[in-house]
Amino acid sequence: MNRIAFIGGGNMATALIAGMIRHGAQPGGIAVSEPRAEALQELSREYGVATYTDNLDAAEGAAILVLAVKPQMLAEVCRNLRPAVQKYRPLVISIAAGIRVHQIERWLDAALPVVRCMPNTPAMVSAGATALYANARVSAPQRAEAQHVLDAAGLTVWVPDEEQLDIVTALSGSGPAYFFLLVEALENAAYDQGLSRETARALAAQTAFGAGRMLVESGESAATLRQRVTSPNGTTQAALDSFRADHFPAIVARAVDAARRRGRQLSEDMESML
Ligand SMILES: NC(=O)C1=CN([C@@H]2O[C@H](COP(=O)(O)OP(=O)(O)OC[C@H]3O[C@@H](n4cnc5c(N)ncnc54)[C@H](O)[C@@H]3O)[C@@H](O)[C@H]2O)C=CC1
Ligand SMILES: O=C(O)[C@@H]1CCC=N1
Repeated sequence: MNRIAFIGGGNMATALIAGMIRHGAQPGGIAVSEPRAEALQELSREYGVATYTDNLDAAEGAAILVLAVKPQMLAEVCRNLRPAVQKYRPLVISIAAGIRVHQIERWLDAALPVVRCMPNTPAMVSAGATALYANARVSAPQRAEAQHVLDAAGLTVWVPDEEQLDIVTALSGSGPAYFFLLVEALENAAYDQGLSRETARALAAQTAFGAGRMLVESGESAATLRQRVTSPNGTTQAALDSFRADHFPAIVARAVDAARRRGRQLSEDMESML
């Protein structure tokens, strides 16, 4: 694999680097730049990657540049990277939520191959889900290289239309938080009804893990698996009836739409940045 530089060494960059190393990438071929000294020390100690405080130093000679800073930082970060991208013309991979390819190209002031993707935090345990979108300048080998980086984090899918990445962000990008919220609520409900905190937490987490594994490994739909738990007039039926009476599907649909619209807004908020 060609030299790859991560700009920003936070949660997602660390998850992606961990996945790459687990999948046999050479630490010497990975550079990270990040202003937080303790994060750099951790990345160097844990994974043996080359660390920098200056983004241009990390990007020096990189064939792949992964933009892993917050969306609000991206314009400034790209502008500062101009000398390196114009010299080395790397494949740019952005993981920033919302920010469009044309904005990245404008801020880098270069017509480059750009892959935008949306991973998620389960990448930390190689169980991530990532959708990718490539602009027309991305060659077939570069597409394969981008996919290789994200494959190390878990499942990958390509989407044909950049707009779909906002839906992906609302589904799988933010999605882990929705499941964590449900587990928190389940844990609290069981605790309120008399289980110890420890027992409620362990059972709620293992139930989420078991349900997730069944969904991925059984090849059956969520609806089929749900029906198999639900004995007629049994306990599950009582809970599902209560969820439906409280309009659970509509609650979820509204939340997903709010996340999708926020992705669009993040991009529009940054549109004035030259
Ligand atoms: N956390 C998540 O679940 C997901 C996040 N994303 C996207 O990934 C990107 C990063 O998110 P996280 O890793 O969660 O955030 P984070 O805050 O953990 O990481 C961002 C890192 O960038 C560093 N940074 C700040 N200014 C910088 C600069 N000028 N140059 C270089 N590094 C700088 C920060 O110190 C921080 O460590 C965001 O754009 C987000 O939209 C995408 C998918 C999922
Ligand atoms: O909340 C966010 O904006 C990022 C993008 C997807 C997950 N976390």
